[in-house]
Amino acid sequence: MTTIARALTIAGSDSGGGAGIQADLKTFQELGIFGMSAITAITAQNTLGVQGVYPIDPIGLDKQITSVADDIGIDAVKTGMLFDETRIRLVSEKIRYYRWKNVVVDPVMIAKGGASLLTENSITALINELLPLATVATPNIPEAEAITGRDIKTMEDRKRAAKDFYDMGVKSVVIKGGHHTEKDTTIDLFFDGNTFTYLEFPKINTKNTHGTGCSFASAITAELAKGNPLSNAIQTAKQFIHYAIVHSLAIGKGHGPTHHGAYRHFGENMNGNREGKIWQESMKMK
Ligand SMILES: Nc1ncnc2c1ncn2[C@@H]1O[C@H](COP(=O)(O)OP(=O)(O)O)[C@@H](O)[C@H]1O
Ligand SMILES: Cc1ncc(COP(=O)(O)O)c(N)n1
Repeated sequence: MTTIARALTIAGSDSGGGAGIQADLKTFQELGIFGMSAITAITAQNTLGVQGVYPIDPIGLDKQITSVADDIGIDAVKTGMLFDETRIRLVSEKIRYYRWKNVVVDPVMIAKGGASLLTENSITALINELLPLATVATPNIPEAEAITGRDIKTMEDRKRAAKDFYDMGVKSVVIKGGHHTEKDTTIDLFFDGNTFTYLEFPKINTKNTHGTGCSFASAITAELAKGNPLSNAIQTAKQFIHYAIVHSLAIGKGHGPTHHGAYRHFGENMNGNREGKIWQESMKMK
């Protein structure tokens, strides 16, 4: 008998295959775990943007989660696009009911092309209901700004925002650096309440970054599902997304997707953190 780690993604469907549920399931498969899905909304989407958003009835969302949780079982869960307050509350209730421990919350708000994937009045429910259940939250910089109400320009701002998340009851946070303007590198900042971990990797000059955030969060989820410690899960996810962006796919007329198979195909001979620098600093702030 083969046993396998199982993970559930609760997110939106991206018909273009680069982000959302599709990116999550591809990532789970590549990292060797069994993936399941509960779809919150269907998007008509491609590399040029989002052409339509069609939310799934909350009863249908509830049933999808119950069906897989009651039968198959879940070692880790990831949330992505949740669309609105009703679905945030429903998903939070399910996480509490099943007492899931490995919970990765990617607080998806806006697609790269600017389309809104979360209604504006949902942030309070996200902060009060869902974020306190997260093992780790993975906001990008605009999402971290919306949640903390802080302008994030410098690394010091980012550290303060990370601490704000912790003070809101979020166990740990990775503030992703893809939107920042460091010239040659991107720095993701991980904070667990005690230590800041910086993951500094070369910036890749490409427009094909559709789905980077979803894939990064689902790679963390896959590693947690296998029982790996959070800091290792984050480092593996960083390597995974790095290779996926290096080998990203120039398909479609706009922002192409990342290559989920790249880590397996090309990352095999890598040697530890060869591609990036990872360092730590214990918490002290001005
Ligand atoms: N051009 C890039 N070069 C290297 N890494 C990138 C690049 N763009 C994004 N990343 C990485 O991809 C992951 C997702 O980041 P980000 O783009 O900030 O999130 P989101 O997709 O949620 O907006 C992070 O690990 C980030 O550092
Ligand atoms: C259904 C869905 N969910 C999430 C994203 C965000 O994608 P990204 O990872 O590029 O921020 C998206 N474009 N579509």
